[in-house]
Amino acid sequence: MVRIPDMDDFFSRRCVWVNGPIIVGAGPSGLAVGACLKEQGVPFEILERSDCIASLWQKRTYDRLKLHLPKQFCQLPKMPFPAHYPEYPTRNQFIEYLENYAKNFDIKPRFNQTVQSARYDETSGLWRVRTVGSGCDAGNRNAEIEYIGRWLVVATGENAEQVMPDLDGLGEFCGPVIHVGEYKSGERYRGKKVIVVGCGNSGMEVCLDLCDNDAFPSMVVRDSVHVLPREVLGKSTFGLAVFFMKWLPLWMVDKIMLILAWLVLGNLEKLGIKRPSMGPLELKNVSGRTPVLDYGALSKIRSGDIKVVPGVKRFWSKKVELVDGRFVDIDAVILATGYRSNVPQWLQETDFFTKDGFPKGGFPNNNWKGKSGLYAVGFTRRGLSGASSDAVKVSQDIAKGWKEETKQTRIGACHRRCFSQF
Ligand SMILES: Cc1cc2nc3c(=O)[nH]c(=O)nc-3n(C[C@H](O)[C@H](O)[C@H](O)COP(=O)(O)OP(=O)(O)OC[C@H]3O[C@@H](n4cnc5c(N)ncnc54)[C@H](O)[C@@H]3O)c2cc1C
Ligand SMILES: NC(=O)C1=CN([C@@H]2O[C@H](COP(=O)(O)OP(=O)(O)OC[C@H]3O[C@@H](n4cnc5c(N)ncnc54)[C@H](OP(=O)(O)O)[C@@H]3O)[C@@H](O)[C@H]2O)C=CC1
Ligand SMILES: O=C(O)C(=O)Cc1c[nH]c2ccccc12
Repeated sequence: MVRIPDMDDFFSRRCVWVNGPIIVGAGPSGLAVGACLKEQGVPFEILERSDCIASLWQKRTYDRLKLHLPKQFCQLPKMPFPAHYPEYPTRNQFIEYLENYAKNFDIKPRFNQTVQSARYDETSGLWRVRTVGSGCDAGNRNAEIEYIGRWLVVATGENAEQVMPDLDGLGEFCGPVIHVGEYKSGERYRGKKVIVVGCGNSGMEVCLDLCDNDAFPSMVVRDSVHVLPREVLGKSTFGLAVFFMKWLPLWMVDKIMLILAWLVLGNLEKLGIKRPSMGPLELKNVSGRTPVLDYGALSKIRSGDIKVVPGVKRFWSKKVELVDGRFVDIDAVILATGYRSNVPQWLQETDFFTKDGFPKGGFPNNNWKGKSGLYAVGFTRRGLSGASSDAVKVSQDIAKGWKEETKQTRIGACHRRCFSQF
């Protein structure tokens, strides 16, 4: 028998028509669009590769994590955090909030559906989104489904994949190597010398956690980093920045932030931490690099419990060679080297998204809507508040289009019924 690959494909893949938007990702962004669409009466499907909502928060964050911005900057549209939650909710509280959010708006994503490709079919004017079944469900694993619909919402996030840099000699290193996304707590590192590569919010807090578990962390600061106090005189630094931004230009707010940081934290150069020449908020806007909001790591650096080391030259079986020529003995490596978007891996489109998987246009007006029913939520480099703002705009726009189309379909159906009577 001659097998025609295309025909095989045709018969083995199930097709599902979605009467409304297809949303990829059931993190805070996907849930927020879902909730706003529910309120407008627009049906949708959410496709999620994992077996739960908010998989980043449930599966790839460490135990001691808390939101580092006050709760009013992290809540999703249409449902505030419970009043009894603290100013900085814990990871578990945030997950509980998201679970209740999904329940409250009756959002039921299709789990274990990894989107492998999505393309716009010019002829039909429809998006064709292909998934493959993942997870432990033997019946579903590897099963392919094609979802077809008029709108596509990309909500896979800025942190979809872990960045694993290709570090010289790392393969020869004898001890455990993990990305911070797999780190839960410092318990298994008790008494061990650990090198933490990266000094963002993750790297800093993991070093602190290692200290609290009697491990000996060295943190790699290969370049420069902005560290700000999380609070100034009991007020959130981020909250102060948002407040000042209402009246002052960004560069001036940045200057204020740096003066406050200097007053509270002192000069960090002595600790081996250089500041970038661009201000913290401008740098966040331009490059996405988030300033570190200090939560105790700096005092451990001052006390010498966390050692700051320069870039890594190469790894050896039991030690690391630094760019300044020093060798440091180590038992374990934690890569706190950040995350990246995975959109270019699956979305066959280059007009709206860059090759780094971010929308080309800038926040707040040009980052959420592409052509032909394509939308993005959660790529603003402004955390959860940016995702919420996108979700409101995207759902309103889709609802307008959906209502228009269903009205036309109803008129069409009515015409057909009327004519069929003759
Ligand atoms: C450790 C950490 C702490 C943070 N803390 C804060 C904070 O305190 N405040 C703040 O404002 N922001 C914070 N952020 C920023 C963070 O981006 C948001 O909190 C939030 O998770 C973003 O939501 P999202 O839905 O856009 O992305 P995600 O939460 O990453 O959700 C995306 C979902 O898409 C799914 N997905 C990805 N690819 C596919 C695919 N191909 N097919 C199907 N599904 C797919 C993923 O499994 C995931 O469930 C933090 C980020 C990290 C990493
Ligand atoms: N709620 C909270 O408390 C927390 C929030 N977060 C958020 O999660 C997001 C991700 O944070 P995080 O995981 O820290 O990632 P980041 O992208 O913020 O930081 C990555 C770090 O790794 C460094 N790095 C990357 N590659 C290398 C390399 N090859 N050699 C040496 N260093 C390297 C970067 O240095 P360089 O800058 O030089 O490129 C940077 O210091 C951020 O938005 C952050 O704010 C994270 C943890 C806690
Ligand atoms: O924690 C994050 O990743 C965020 O994106 C939150 C955030 C948005 N804008 C900021 C500016 C300073 C510090 C954190 C953030």
